Amino acid sequence: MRVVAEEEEDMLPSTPGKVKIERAGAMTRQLHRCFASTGTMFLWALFLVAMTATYLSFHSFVDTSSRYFAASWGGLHWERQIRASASPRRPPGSAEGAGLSVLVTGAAGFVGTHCSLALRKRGDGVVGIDNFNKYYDPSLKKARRALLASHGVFVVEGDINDGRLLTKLFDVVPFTHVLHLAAQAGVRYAMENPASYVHSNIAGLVSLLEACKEADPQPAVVWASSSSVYGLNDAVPFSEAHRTDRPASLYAATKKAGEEITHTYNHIYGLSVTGLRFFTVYGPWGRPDMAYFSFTRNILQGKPITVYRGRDHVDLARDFTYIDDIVRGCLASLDTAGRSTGTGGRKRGPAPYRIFNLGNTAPVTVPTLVSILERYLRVNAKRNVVEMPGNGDVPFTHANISLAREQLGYKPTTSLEMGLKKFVRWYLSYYGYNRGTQAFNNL
Ligand SMILES: O=C(O)[C@H]1O[C@H](OP(=O)(O)OP(=O)(O)OC[C@H]2O[C@@H](n3ccc(=O)[nH]c3=O)[C@H](O)[C@@H]2O)[C@H](O)[C@@H](O)[C@H]1O
Repeated sequence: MRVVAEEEEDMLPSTPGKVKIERAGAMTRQLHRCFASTGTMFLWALFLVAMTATYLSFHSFVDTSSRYFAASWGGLHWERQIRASASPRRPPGSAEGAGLSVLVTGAAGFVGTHCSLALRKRGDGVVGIDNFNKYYDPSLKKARRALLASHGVFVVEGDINDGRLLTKLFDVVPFTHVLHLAAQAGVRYAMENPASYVHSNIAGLVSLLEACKEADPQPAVVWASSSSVYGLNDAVPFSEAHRTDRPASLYAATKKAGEEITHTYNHIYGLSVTGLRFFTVYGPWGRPDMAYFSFTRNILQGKPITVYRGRDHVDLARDFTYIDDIVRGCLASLDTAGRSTGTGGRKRGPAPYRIFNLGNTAPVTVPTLVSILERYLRVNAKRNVVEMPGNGDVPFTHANISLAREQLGYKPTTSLEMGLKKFVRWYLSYYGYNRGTQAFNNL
């Protein structure tokens, strides 16, 4: 405090008469300084504006050119690949007609790969799109892409949220059908990463439907809903007429929302829509996050597996459905879809809106699934049985498939025993696990 007081005293003039003159002089000096500093500031400001402008234009140049160079799509060569892949190759005069030209979303996924191959094998044109996200091992997705490429199916690396890419694809090819399988799957992961479900299953779906509605001709859309929409429904077997307004997980809620969203596009724009409620699909090239797959891996590695159990010690059960049966259901849905009626985003008349269960109609408990795997793998599982946590799971699923049988000729033929045998054979050949070779030889 004392120091400040002494400094204040030093600033006071010694005689009062000098004050005005000295003040005037000081003011002039300050004015000079002020003008000088304003000039400098002005120069500095000019310099900064110039620097910012240079930076921004350079940045936008770098951004544009890096986007151009990094883009995984576009260009004449790319368009040629798309057209070749999309061209049907059915023999002329074939009983099945001229062939479809199908855009398969999620083509490097489990169901997407199998459906794309099946379509290609019967002579339809197929173009895939997949974002190769890291929800599970992307190397498996890349291996599936290589398999597709070896059969002449081209998969574009891109996201269904990219409207420009979708528009471009429809500009290049007048797809007759879209098989929409891209989604954020998995019931329990929805608690970890809810936003990814909204991104893919809601925003991505709308982005895709927007492109479909604008396309001329509009394609017919067949897409993957889920058995999980039945949620807390306890009337069995689950029929399409049952309640689906009580989902047990965010995953289920986004699939249910998808059914409502597709309905509006059918109603307003005349898009032909078929929603397929898949029941726990399994098989070769499957999804590593699913129980049958992760159980197999852990059993072979001698690691424990967690088996959930329902209330009152009741085992959980699923209507496990083998991939080949699902593929037949998907292809039959494409073949019977009926045309979209709109053009240029305008509806010309009513278009079909359908929903089907695609299940196996033979639920099996999770402990039984484990026992079958133990037998094929010739290794006893280290079972850790715990009460089902409140994570979105439902205690059981069981499909009524009368509607699909009647309208699609859908008839599942693969028991869980048979399907798991094929899965284990594939798993051991793909991963080449030594300890499993013994089991492989016994299949
Ligand atoms: O039909 C569908 O619509 C869904 O099917 C599939 O879901 P789910 O039927 O839940 O299959 P999945 O995870 O294999 O669990 C199977 C059973 O094992 C139990 N389970 C699971 C994991 C575990 O560690 N322990 C366990 O007991 C578990 O409690 C359950 O009882 C798809 O993943 C989903 O994307 C969606 O398509």
